[in-house]
Amino acid sequence: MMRFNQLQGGYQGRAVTPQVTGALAAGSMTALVGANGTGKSTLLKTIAGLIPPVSGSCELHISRNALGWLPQRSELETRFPLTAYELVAMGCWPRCGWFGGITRALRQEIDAALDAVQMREFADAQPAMLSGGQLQRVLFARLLLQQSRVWLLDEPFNGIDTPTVTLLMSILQQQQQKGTTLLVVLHDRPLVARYFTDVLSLDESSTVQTPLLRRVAS
Ligand SMILES: Nc1ncnc2c1ncn2[C@@H]1O[C@H](COP(=O)(O)OP(=O)(O)OP(=O)(O)O)[C@@H](O)[C@H]1O
Repeated sequence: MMRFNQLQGGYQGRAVTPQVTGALAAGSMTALVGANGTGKSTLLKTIAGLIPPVSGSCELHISRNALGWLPQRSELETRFPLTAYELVAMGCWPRCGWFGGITRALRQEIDAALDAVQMREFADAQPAMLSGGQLQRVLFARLLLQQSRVWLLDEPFNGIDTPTVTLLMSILQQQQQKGTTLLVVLHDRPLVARYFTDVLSLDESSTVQTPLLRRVAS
């Protein structure tokens, strides 16, 4: 369960998102939509605890360190001296610590996650050498390793081809079936209509209620 209490995101004390009140049920998958500049990324960063709320609050019921977080691709730094395998392995750190070492069981999990996103053959590639879609698949594999109960994803399918979107959407659906709560910023309305029953739109008004509250009220 994620609960929002008159939550507003913004910068230097100036709100740029509507005020959001309500809750997302555990195991729900919600599309966060709205026109450019309505504050989707800002709201997601506020929920993730990366920027403080301008007003109101948000309860996640998990430690923010344990969040599954995927920023917009433009915000990612890929020029670091790691392989795709090591990038995926970073998803283990909440469980084993930075210096805990990777056990045989974790190696099997990393291989399985790379298989799930069809990237095993690129395990030794540097992230900067991967295409946008390949990098996104590796980042999804890292999310799988994190085993977080809450995933916040900012425009994960921007510039991604249809087969890869289908593959990554199936991972989101499997994750939801395992009870993970997902909030996903999306622009592609046909994709939202096809896969998402819950939609949180920032277009509607200056005060927004989340889908669960709307369903409870109706
Ligand atoms: N670091 C920042 N400092 C001040 N204002 C910002 C900052 N980042 C974004 N903004 C402003 O906040 C508003 C909302 O931006 P945000 O990126 O959250 O919108 P969005 O709905 O995600 O947009 P898009 O669909 O274009 O990605 C915009 O007017 C933007 O200029």
